[in-house]
Amino acid sequence: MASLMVEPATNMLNRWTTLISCGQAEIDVEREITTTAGEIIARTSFGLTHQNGNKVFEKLRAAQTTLFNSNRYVGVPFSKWICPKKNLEATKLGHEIDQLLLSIIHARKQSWDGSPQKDLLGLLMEGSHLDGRSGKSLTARELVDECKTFFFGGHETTALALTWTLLLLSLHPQWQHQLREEIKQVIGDEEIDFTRFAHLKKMEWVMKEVLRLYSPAPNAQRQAREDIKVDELVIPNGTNIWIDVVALHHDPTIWGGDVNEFRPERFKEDSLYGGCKHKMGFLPFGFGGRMCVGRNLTMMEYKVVLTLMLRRFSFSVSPNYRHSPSIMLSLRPKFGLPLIVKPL
Ligand code: HEM
Repeated sequence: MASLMVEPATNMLNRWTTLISCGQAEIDVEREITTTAGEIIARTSFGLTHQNGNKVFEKLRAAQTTLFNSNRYVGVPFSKWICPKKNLEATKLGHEIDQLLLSIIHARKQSWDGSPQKDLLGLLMEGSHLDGRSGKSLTARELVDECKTFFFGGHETTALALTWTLLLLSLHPQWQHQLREEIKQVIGDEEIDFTRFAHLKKMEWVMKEVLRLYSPAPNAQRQAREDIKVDELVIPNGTNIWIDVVALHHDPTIWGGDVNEFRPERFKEDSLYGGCKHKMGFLPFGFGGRMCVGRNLTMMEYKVVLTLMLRRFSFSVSPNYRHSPSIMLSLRPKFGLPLIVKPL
């Protein structure tokens, strides 16, 4: 899978080189990274590239933008009547995407020779062909739904983790320097060797600290399955609960007085909890049985893209940047992230 990530990321960086050599002083890295992460997830999920899947790709992006605008009411009773026009638009796009994905699945089924393509759809289809062994088979409809879940769950979140990382590394050039040194020692200037990724320890601390300070998934949802008593408060059975992950990650009573500081080394000392006093205080990927299934894929993509970026460019904050993290389903920089990007 990792090799599917290198090409889109390299294309993005080549584009940056062209923009810079044409005299562009700053780049909105949020927009750039989101587009690239979309391409990566479309490749890893259903083998789409811009060449063979432009139409699906554009529709997936359009659906995502529409969903941003209408989905802030998720869990609110009768929410689909609050933005009926947007809802209708999202439903229509959803049907169009389904049709396009079904035609891709159909084409794959036609050319099926028993050796799956190395993407999620290929693996799921292989699973479906093991009908007799597993006793379960995914229908084409279920295959489409799985691919869409991965696209929407894995695209924006990973892009935002990388985006907030570039902001924090721009504000803390000493960490930018330290990561570049680590990349030099572990990977060098060679083609990326994924088997060495486990040695990028500082990069992992930085990622976790970024996910703590600017958690792309700012809340997790649960429903009470019985009456729950918390001190004197009773939460009735059936209540929808939004767990405020941003508040948890910024609570000085469990993190200490330096809670708002960027200190990746807190994860050196305690790689799981970053020194948090409460074992449920660090939840960037949720918890329990519904914990994010894409967390390892994200870690891989994060390392691939950040390694490629830091080997070629240095980053500093543009005077045009306006700091305004806002929750639009995920936690995003409201006005994008313009950075001054310089080739090394
Ligand atoms: C930095 C990147 C990511 C973050 C912060 C993130 C965060 C989360 C969170 C908070 C949840 C809910 C967990 C819960 O309710 O306990 C979740 C679920 C999920 N994520 Fe991610 N995610 C990321 C990347 C990805 C990627 C790359 C994929 C797929 C390619 C993915 C696929 C999913 C899926 C399918 C679920 C639903 C799991 C279930 O309900 O069983 N995520 N993620």
